[in-house]
Amino acid sequence: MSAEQPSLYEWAGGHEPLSRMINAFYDRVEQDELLAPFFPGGVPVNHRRHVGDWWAEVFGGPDRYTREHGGYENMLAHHRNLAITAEQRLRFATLMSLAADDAALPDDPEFRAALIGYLEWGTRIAMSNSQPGAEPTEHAPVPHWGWGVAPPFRPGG
Ligand code: HEM
Repeated sequence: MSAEQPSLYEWAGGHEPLSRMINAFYDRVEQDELLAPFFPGGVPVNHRRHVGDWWAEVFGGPDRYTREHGGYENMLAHHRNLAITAEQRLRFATLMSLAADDAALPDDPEFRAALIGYLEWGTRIAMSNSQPGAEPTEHAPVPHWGWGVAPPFRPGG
């Protein structure tokens, strides 16, 4: 962990806790009447792994999604024409927030504010890009998310 400010990935505890959150999230999705229809037959292990790699990279971990899974362009291609509704977006964000608790991710307000900030941002972009006729940014790096306005609370630090 860097002496100055840890990445969100480091603060979360690395890849394993983030994978736990993603798995808990998709377990909930499979039971959800608004989101399960996106994944007929359930959410495959590979999809769970890829999305876990995406979150890890966004939070400052290894750049595996860029190197092995096609980067931003592949993520964008998966969302095109899904026609995500506002209600589905909110449910997605709500289930991920619950999944962060399921997975016992750090629950300090600063970390959770950063996580929810990314979730709100990402789901709104995904919804917009998923509309038929949308003209999203075609090429971009995988985003990197940080602590935002609230740096990590470290007593005495
Ligand atoms: C923070 C917001 C989001 C992130 C980070 C995210 C991330 C991703 C990534 C990385 C993939 C591609 C996985 C792969 O490479 O195999 C993907 C696919 C997918 N996403 Fe999202 N997503 C977000 C929001 C949403 C929302 C709001 C919905 C729907 C309500 C959604 C539905 C889907 C579906 C259905 C696929 C799979 C499509 C297919 O297999 O053809 N995503 N997502």
